[in-house]
Amino acid sequence: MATSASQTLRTPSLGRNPSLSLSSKLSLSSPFSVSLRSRRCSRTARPLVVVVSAGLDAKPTILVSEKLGEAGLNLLKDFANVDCSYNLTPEELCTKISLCDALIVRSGTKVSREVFESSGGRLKVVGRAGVGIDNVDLAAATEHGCLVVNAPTANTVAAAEHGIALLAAMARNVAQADASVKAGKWQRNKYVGVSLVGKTLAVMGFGKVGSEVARRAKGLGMHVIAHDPYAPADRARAIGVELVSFDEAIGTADFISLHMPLTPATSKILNDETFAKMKKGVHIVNVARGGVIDEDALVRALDSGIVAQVFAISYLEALAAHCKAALDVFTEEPPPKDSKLILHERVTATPHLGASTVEAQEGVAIEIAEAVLGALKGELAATAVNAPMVPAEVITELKPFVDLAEKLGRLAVQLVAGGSGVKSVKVTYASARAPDDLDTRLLRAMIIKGLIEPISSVFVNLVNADFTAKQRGLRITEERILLDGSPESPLEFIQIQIANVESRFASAISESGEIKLEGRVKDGIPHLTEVGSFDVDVSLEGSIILCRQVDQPGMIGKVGSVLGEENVNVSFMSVGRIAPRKQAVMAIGVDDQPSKETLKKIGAIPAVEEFVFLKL
Ligand SMILES: NC(=O)c1ccc[n+]([C@@H]2O[C@H](COP(=O)([O-])OP(=O)(O)OC[C@H]3O[C@@H](n4cnc5c(N)ncnc54)[C@H](O)[C@@H]3O)[C@@H](O)[C@H]2O)c1
Ligand SMILES: O=C(O)[C@H](O)COP(=O)(O)O
Repeated sequence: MATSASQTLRTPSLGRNPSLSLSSKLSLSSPFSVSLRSRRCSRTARPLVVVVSAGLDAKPTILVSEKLGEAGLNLLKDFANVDCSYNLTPEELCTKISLCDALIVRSGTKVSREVFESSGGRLKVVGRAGVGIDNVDLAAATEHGCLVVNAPTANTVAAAEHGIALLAAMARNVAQADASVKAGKWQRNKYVGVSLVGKTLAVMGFGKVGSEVARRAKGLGMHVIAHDPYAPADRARAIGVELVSFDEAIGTADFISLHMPLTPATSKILNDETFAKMKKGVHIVNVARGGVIDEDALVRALDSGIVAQVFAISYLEALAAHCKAALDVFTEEPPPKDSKLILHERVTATPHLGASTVEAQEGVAIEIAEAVLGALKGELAATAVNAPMVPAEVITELKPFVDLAEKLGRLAVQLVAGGSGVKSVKVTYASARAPDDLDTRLLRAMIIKGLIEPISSVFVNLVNADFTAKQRGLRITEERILLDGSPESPLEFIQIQIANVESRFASAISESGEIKLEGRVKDGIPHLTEVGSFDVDVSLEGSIILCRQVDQPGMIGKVGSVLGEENVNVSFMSVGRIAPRKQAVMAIGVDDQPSKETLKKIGAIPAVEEFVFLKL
């Protein structure tokens, strides 16, 4: 803690600029509000998540690249220019995207790195009208500060129902028998099926769709087990499902239904090795993603052992020993026309229809429209895929601290002497809240934004803050100080320390050798309350002059009159000193940027030992 005492002086004669009300200030710099100002607003005015409109009459543009339900489209059209352009080639998408603020896709559009690069920074949100985001290059989105949101709930039931439809159709050869009848045949013996009742179904991936499939399969009298390394056992128990290991699931199941996302860990999770562990005659349903199965290995599994079985056992048993698959999804969509897998007689295939019910598509369209519009309005999306999901009440509570965090970051980096290179920043949060009751991700992102934006052309937001810091070799460590007392306010103060650097203002270096700033929120307004070892108190509303002098009468007046003569409006002044007549640091809040000449005059005042002008 600082050892100095401080005195704060509001300057009634010079006053605060009445045209800058608190609310207008907050709405400009708040990450959560719609900016109605120009897109080319100053750096401090850029919201953390996205910038919306280019003015009252300039709506954002949303490109919808695949068919979306009417209800969702209508919501979008109320707020934005909506360009529905389907079947774009990758090149056409890259060309169009530079004119769009948001893009809405289903699974048929590849949102590649090139798309983000081609957007020239304008694309702020990608909305995936559905669950799977494996067609969106998330790393590239994050690097470009583009938020990705999805619609994770509205098609769950549709996908589960399709899984059950495929399960039953495959067990009873519905598709093959239908084709045979239509071809004028009547093959009752060929299409003898297997029963579902009493059979074991392994649900692989016990999330939203998987658990709905499990519920329905139990209704059909199946014994359901599930494998999901991340699913809570009590949720499975509540449905009457036992969670088992991967090997037990695939080794004991008569039917296997896949419901995990496609990730590096699940890619080709069913392969030659795992097929070899399955029961003869296993039936596989895939309504998840084609890539979770090694499709060549599946063809081999479908073909394997069948002839020997036919001669060794009865005809009906041989039928039951046939491995079968019912697939809604494929590694390549649409699959090649000569695909051995599709053409296989024991494969039932549908063209990625899991989410395609009237009800699901209306629901998904509304869900994604609301998510994209919310994001465009600067709200934090509840279905964000590449940014922290922060509940609305937490955001409201943290708002002034978010502002404080960015401003402390901005001030701190400007105090670093050129060429020092900021590598290590320690942030300390002092709070009476229990650590798990204080979400600091927003604050950290804003500190990073404050630290990086003044010294680069990078646009930092909640999406890309951690990535940008890492990329620049900036290590942020966070520490909590647990205070006694009432946890009414989320935070008492935020402190930033930058180690191993020189400062343009030597007094900002603390006794332990780092640049140190501390800030608090007073009456909803961020204040700078400590610089180095000096206590100060200046509201962070305009810009700041920090000035070290030998404490003596008349200093405030001298500096104030230099600024007054140059028509620079002072909003706040505060002096922190070690002891009377010793060194003191004066913090002066100014509404306008002083000219070089004015700053020189301040530097020329006898007793002023050093000073620095810092922009907020
Ligand atoms: N065919 C379609 O039209 C259609 C429709 C909806 C969803 N889907 C796909 O279905 C899948 C599931 O969707 P959801 O809404 O249930 O998602 P979800 O996130 O609710 O569930 C996925 C589950 O998979 C689990 N999982 C992750 N890795 C796993 C692993 N290695 N082994 C086993 N489980 C693992 C997760 O823990 C999670 O519980 C997604 O791939 C989605 O894209 C397809
Ligand atoms: O992941 C999903 O939500 C489904 O695969 C649906 O995809 P679709 O929107 O392309 O039908």
